[in-house]
Amino acid sequence: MMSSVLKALSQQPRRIATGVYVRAYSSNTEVPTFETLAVSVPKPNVFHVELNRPKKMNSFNYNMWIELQKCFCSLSDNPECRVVVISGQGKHFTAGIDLHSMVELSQKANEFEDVARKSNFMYKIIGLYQDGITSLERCVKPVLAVSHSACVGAGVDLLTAADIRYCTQDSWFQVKEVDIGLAADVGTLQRLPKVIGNTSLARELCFTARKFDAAEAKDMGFVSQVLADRDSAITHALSVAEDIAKKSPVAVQTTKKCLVYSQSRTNEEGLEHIRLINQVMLQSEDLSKAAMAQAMKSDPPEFENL
Ligand SMILES: CCC/C=C/C=C/C(=O)SCCNC(=O)CCNC(=O)[C@H](O)C(C)(C)COP(=O)(O)OP(=O)(O)OC[C@H]1O[C@@H](n2cnc3c(N)ncnc32)[C@H](O)[C@@H]1OP(=O)(O)O
Repeated sequence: MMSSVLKALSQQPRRIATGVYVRAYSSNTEVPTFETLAVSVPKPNVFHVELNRPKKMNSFNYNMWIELQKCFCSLSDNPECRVVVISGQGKHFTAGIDLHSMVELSQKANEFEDVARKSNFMYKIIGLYQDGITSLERCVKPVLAVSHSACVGAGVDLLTAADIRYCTQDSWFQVKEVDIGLAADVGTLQRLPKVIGNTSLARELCFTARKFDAAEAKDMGFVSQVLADRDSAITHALSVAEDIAKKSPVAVQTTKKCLVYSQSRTNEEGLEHIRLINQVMLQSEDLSKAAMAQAMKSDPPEFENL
């Protein structure tokens, strides 16, 4: 009796206190902890990262930009993690950059009198913020994003860096940056045209900052699927994540690396890249295990973590 209770408890997704690593799901799964992000392990090898500033509409303050980078870097390195789902707690997915922290930032920059020092400060900050978003793309594990209700400004940057996007029926999106007097600088301008494969529409959305809803997002290919509400969207994303997590991590991670590498390079460069990786990876036990199971029509094999 006691052992089944302990087993059930060990399989509960765990909420995490700030600043320490705790164990979750199984005895050897470690989960990083943050102030602005809640990380849990709801299914084997599937990590769930939630934007966790619901009272501030999950707006991105300085800490959130930094923690995003730390979180995805750590999940990328964590062999227990094979797939990541990211969503937001509370009323909206995110209201974009925290406008109060943006004012504080420009006040800090103004402490420098000289234009070169001021610019150098801003250059470093923009780099840190870019790293927060790009960490989703640099993470070698697939990242599935779930957006609900509002996704504004930096939220769109974040979604474009994810591998797969889902949203709820009540979702709307806005490349809001021009409306607050700036050119988007953390990824939307680079990634959105490629994500939707339509430069005319991408430019329209970026120049006008007009809102687009779930139906339009689906129509333009920004999201793969529209789900009824946040819970069903997260359930769906976790189920897709669970399927991916059962596959060979060698195959899945190499596929992500190759897709990301190839998105801004010629086919020739992309083909050489995968050729160099696969001259090694085709020798992995994963290939023989998976190919044998396919050939024998037997159950899919289990793979070692990578
Ligand atoms: C180097 C820079 C790199 C990055 C650049 C990124 C740029 C961007 O992200 S541009 C976009 C900036 N965001 C916005 O302009 C959004 C502003 N907010 C809204 O439009 C609405 O609040 C929203 C549609 C998100 C939600 O509307 P709702 O009616 O549901 O709630 P509100 O009553 O408006 O807001 C509730 C409280 O949240 C505060 N709040 C909302 N957004 C932000 C924000 N971005 N930053 C800080 N605080 C925010 C809002 O003031 C309310 O607070 P309170 O009055 O204290 O209850």
